[in-house]
Amino acid sequence: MAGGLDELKVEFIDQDESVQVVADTVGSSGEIPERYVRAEMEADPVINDADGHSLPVIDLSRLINPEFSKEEIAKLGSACEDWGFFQLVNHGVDGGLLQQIKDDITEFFRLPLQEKMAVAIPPNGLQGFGHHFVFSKEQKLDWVDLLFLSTRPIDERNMDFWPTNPPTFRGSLDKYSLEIANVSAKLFKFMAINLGVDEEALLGTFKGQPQNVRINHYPPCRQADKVLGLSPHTDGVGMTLLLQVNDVQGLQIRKDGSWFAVKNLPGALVVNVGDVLEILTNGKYKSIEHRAVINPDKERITIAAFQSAPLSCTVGPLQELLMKGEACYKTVDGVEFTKGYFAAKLEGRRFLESLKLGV
Ligand SMILES: O=C(O)CCC(=O)C(=O)O
Ligand SMILES: [Fe+2]
Repeated sequence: MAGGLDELKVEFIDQDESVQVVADTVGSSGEIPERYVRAEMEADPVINDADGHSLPVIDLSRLINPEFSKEEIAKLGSACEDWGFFQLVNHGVDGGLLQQIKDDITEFFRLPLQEKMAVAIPPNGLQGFGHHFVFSKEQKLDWVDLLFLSTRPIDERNMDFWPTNPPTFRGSLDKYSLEIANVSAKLFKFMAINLGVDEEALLGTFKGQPQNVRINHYPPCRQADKVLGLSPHTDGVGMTLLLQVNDVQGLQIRKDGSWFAVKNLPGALVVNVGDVLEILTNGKYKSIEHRAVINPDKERITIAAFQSAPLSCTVGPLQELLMKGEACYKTVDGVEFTKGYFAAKLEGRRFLESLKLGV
């Protein structure tokens, strides 16, 4: 059996139903089951990103080019401080590979439920097809089915949960995972330069580049304003790189007290700072709350690749950044951090706030 995540037992319970099946039933009856109805959806104002350029756009080809690097690194730093999110363009991931993984994932979710259940998440497990963060039979549920897999390091993969249908799925995820790990290593390096710490400081923390992917399938819902695809949360990782599999929008991020609807530029990856990076940078970079909303007519599919800290590492503010000030967060080990994150019920920034010192 693979190590890493499989050793972490979580207290999720079985949701007992696929949201796709619920969506199909609602489609004919019009009744949304009470467990999916979210009152908060009506109250929250949403700001739209009209042209996709309000959210900072970072160009990886400029980061790499000595002529523009300095300027682009400064932009990257501001994006991580002011927004905690940015769109990454010219990231260099092969277009053919992107198309292949998109096709494979779409095909997987189109399979009959029984076939998807071949890789179902087992009791107290994390990997596989199913749901996360369900703790009780009473709580509200997210309008999403997911496939969660540990992708790196390679020797910690548990292939029992990797779909064999479509037959190209495993190969494309393997290649995609490597490409994303390489992009994130470059970003960590430029972030280190921006922070004024050793170039290897962040890469050292994310040693071995642990990576998990959460592939989200949000079925359409005619009463989309009553349900929520993914509850407000922060990501308990270093950095997340999100690929939109189809061109349906739905990601919203917390900005100055409102929800800001991200307009994903074609071909761009949406990158966000996770809790671990906020802690390492002693709060300089921000891990921002985000959520996913549902489209009334179209399914939406995304792949979030999480670049995590290894369970064996220590999560705390980087010593080099503390020369001038006090640590604002507790230092905890990777296991304690990850267990705490998964126990915190995906409630906004609650877990991260609990690690803050002096508040
Ligand atoms: O699907 C999205 O837009 C957001 C996904 C996400 O935030 C996550 O999987 O953590
Ligand atoms: Fe997320």
